[in-house]
Amino acid sequence: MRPLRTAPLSSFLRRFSAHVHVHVLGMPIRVGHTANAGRGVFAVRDIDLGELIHTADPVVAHPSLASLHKACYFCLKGIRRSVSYTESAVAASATEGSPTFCSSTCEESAQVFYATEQQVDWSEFHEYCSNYGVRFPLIAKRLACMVISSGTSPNSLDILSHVNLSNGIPADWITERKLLYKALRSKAAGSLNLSFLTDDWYVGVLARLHINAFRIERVDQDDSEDILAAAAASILGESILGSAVYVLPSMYNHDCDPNVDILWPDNASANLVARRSIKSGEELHITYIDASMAPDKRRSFLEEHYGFTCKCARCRDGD
Ligand SMILES: C[S@@+](CC[C@H](N)C(=O)[O-])C[C@H]1O[C@@H](n2cnc3c(N)ncnc32)[C@H](O)[C@@H]1O
Repeated sequence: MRPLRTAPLSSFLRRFSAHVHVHVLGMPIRVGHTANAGRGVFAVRDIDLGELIHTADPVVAHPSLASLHKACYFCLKGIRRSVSYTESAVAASATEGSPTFCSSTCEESAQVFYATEQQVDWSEFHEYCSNYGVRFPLIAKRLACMVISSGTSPNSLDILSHVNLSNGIPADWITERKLLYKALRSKAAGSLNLSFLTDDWYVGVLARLHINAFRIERVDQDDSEDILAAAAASILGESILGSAVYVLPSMYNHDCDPNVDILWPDNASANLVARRSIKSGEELHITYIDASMAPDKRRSFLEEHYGFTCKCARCRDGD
């Protein structure tokens, strides 16, 4: 995964902010308007079955609290003894409770948030996330640390669509913002610039994470682990390495019979791969949910979590 950089992303975002019809350089896709689902991604040439359409690095990613010693704290690569860059460093950090990195490159790249993060006592904030089983505040925390370290702009997620808040702002979000502010404010030197960390900022971030954050699961394709054990880990949520949010993958709309898969073969860097051959001009879709669920389950999940009623061919046919 490439180190996080702001310049290319911000120029990309500027191009998006006007009316979208953006050909993404070097990729066989463009972002354009759809008839009834806002922006979407379209093929600009025929795409072959199995073709790697593009890769995408996250704007921000965070391991789950349960994965702090199983995933790289920067790139979310699953850590096994064989891939750790220093056995002793990994073992020491696991016992001391500090995060683990898979390589010195990731450790250096992480300074964009870690230099700030390390100065702060996160115990109360992490306890809240752990008690309530919430993952988005962790991403918001990392984003805040990146903003403080000038590693990204406070507006870096503004381009993404957000949940409809017409029924009001969840009280939890205000509590979380206060906890985040309190943790950062309590830093011994007390010198961090937190002027961006308002309720509005936090609510804007959470409203986007709810629609756009991806859950990243460990893929154990090439080792000899028992397949049943891996399936059990998936059901129990133990295979979840963390969450990440991207710009371009967030432009893909949903279909219960998608033509594109989003995969994480190595770390939080995503691969968008054609599930079948796609004609030039066709819209590309991924699935946001487990598409093997029954139609009524898919419908209620999409309505509750994403705020739309799916009208894809499968849903129309009640399949
Ligand atoms: C991750 S965003 C996808 C990009 C989005 N269309 C945009 O303009 O930014 C998810 C949102 O897109 C819309 N969307 C995605 N798939 C849809 C579908 N099958 N039918 C209707 N709306 C959809 C919903 O508003 C959903 O909350």
